[in-house]
Amino acid sequence: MIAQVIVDIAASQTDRVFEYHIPDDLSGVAIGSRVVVPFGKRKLQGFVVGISKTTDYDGKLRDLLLVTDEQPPLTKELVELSAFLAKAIFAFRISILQTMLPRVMRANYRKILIPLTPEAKKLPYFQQTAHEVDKITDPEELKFVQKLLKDNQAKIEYLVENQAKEKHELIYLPALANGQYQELYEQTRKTATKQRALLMDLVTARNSYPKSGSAMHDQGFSSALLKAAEEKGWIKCKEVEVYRDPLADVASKKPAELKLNPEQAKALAKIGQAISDQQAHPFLLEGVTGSGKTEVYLRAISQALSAGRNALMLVPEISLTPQMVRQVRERFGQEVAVLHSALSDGERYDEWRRIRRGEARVVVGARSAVFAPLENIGLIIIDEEHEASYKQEDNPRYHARDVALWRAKFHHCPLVLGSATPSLASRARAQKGLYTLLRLTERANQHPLPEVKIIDLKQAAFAGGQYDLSTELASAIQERLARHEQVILMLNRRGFANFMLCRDCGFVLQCPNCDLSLTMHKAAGEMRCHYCGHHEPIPKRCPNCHSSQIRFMGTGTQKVEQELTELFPGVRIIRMDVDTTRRKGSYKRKLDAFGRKEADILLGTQMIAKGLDFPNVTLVGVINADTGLWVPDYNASERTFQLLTQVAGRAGRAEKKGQVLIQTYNPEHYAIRLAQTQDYEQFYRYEMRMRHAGDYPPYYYTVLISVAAKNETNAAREAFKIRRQLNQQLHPETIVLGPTPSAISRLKNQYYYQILVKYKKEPKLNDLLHQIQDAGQKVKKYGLTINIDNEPERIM
Ligand SMILES: Nc1ncnc2c1ncn2[C@@H]1O[C@H](COP(=O)(O)OP(=O)(O)OP(=O)(O)O)[C@@H](O)[C@H]1O
Ligand SMILES: [Zn+2]
Ligand SMILES: [Zn+2]
Repeated sequence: MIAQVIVDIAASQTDRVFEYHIPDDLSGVAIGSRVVVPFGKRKLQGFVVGISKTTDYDGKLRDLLLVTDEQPPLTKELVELSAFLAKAIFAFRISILQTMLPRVMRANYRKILIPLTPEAKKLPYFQQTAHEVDKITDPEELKFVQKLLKDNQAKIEYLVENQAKEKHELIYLPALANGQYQELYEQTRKTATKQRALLMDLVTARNSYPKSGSAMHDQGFSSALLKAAEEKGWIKCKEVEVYRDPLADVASKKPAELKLNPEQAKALAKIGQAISDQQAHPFLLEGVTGSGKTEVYLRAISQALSAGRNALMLVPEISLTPQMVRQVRERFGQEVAVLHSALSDGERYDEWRRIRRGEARVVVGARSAVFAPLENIGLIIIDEEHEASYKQEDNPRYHARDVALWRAKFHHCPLVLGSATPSLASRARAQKGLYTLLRLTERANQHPLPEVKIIDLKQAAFAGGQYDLSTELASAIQERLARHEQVILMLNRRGFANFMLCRDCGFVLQCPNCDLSLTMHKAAGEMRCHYCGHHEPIPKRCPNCHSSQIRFMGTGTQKVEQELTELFPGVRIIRMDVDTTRRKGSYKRKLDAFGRKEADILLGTQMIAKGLDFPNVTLVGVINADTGLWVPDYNASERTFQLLTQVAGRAGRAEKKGQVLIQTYNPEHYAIRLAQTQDYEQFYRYEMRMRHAGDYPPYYYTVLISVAAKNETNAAREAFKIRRQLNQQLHPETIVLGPTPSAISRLKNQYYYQILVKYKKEPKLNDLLHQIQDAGQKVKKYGLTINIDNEPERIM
């Protein structure tokens, strides 16, 4: 038998199947197995993606060396998915296979120097520990080693190490029948109190065995006592694997008996029908903030489980929504596994294995959990489906939503995309009937949406010297402090510090061709459009009103925190940004503290906008709504609208009425006006018109091709060559923009040029791009790298 293997080198020359003979003692190998294979004179980790009886290869195939795991880590489904994705997103298949698995399952390679001849073996050099060739830095030593190798005195042994480690624990079980313990108890001296206590425990608490070593110790049974008991044949001791459980502290809870409102009930019925009919149908659940989408998800999961199937639920970077994870765990207990980046490697590996072994039936996780090795899936949910974080920014550049669509088809199960502010792409698909639109138009508990007020910063008076807080926002905060209610303040960090804004008239400098803001390149002294390549000098005065009060936008949470403490002495603030939440678990700790009312104000970046449900929050303030509006991306308005609507939704979720104040220099902008009324549907219609007029998605599909090189001319030349190729082979209606230097045109001393292709129908494009990519790999020796991003979230 022959195994088809994808080996662990991400390069175009090795991005294909290699064949190996399966020796008799490894006949347990299966599709999805992780293996070690010889490759040249090295050894590599690989994955079996196919098994066949015959081969076209004339020579003698080499043998597989090892099958790493008892159970193949990848299911057949995932192997198939990897083939599909590799083609769709221009990634190496090995990169995708590795993305599907926990990081610890990547191999660790070591090159060890081994003496060959008897003389060499006697050398003092080999009397010490093993020498790792790659770690030798001393030039003298290197010379010495090279000579040994040249003279065949030593050789290099290649090791492929499995980094995945299981955690083990001792457990104790009774070895005798109940009656025998009774007898032993009576025979044992009264003074041997510990022994008698153990025997008594074995009689009276027999049902609680097997017990872990730590449980025994907690009961006062020492290791010495247990050892003696084992020797006497009273008990047996076994080493078993234990899971590291990231949610060990969450207790199961009976769900509160909520009666679904009619809209929720209707949505659930539709989804439930698709679960029982095993229909691979996507739903878009568009529900205003606080409309009870979570309850619909949880009940749908329940239905899938009752139907004997499993459920997969994605949430945006989970550590950011601890409240959601808790709820799922409370409802479904031990059947829930979580996967996200804040887990330790060990926890992640264990959760992953519980899923692979079929011990977890509900998986909640962030983006990469879309590859969870869950079988028999009956429902997939993506919460906050509009979130950009569902798209991976570097290779392999997959979008979790597209992967979920593929898996839903494979398993014949519904996919539920939920959001208060769906992505335009999904909403447009619902419009076309590709997805079924389900709407929740009111808050579940009948409380009104909060009242939103816009503060025009061009007219406003400022409370402090920093120009961050208007007097109106400051006095609203003061009121809440006096009433012991809580405040959430958000500082928008998107598009930070690099566009021009006039403080007098609110003008933002934009590209004359693209209606996108220009980005400042200080070093070059230029404002540039990253879409079409337009550039002009950095202005000294406002081009609109000639005021000299222009600013290059940017402010930080620390600065705002300082201003708050000056204005409200004694105020308790919890600050959340990338700096204060870097440590593991600190995000959750801070939120918990805020929930316990240990602070008056939660001040943070967009990371606080989503999913939080704090009943005592009655005021939400947005310090700067504008910054996100002018980032040079076609979806800047969409992102701004989503962010403002989401953050507004954090106010007044319980009994107390909520208020939202949005500070902006652009009160007339439609994204801000419509966020004020929290009217997603109207925003959708308006934004679709804008996209149509500008030939942007979802009216067009997009692909971004970027070329990087150490030498700027080489990058540009290759980019222009690609553009010519595209122009020759694509339809005339297809729009090819660029090449233009990327926003960060130089990164780690590489220059970047990019081309954007916008098309409606180009059946040949995927193949053409694969050709371009392969050709690009051949010129890699000139230091060129070509990256292709299908449906980029950012085109900066
Ligand atoms: N049928 C119901 N009756 C009463 N209360 C409900 C009902 N359904 C949900 N709720 C409550 O309404 C609140 C908001 O629900 P939930 O957090 O699910 O909203 P959501 O739609 O996910 O909001 P967001 O998009 O803002 O995260 C929760 O406290 C939830 O317990
Ligand atoms: Zn432009
Ligand atoms: Zn101006």
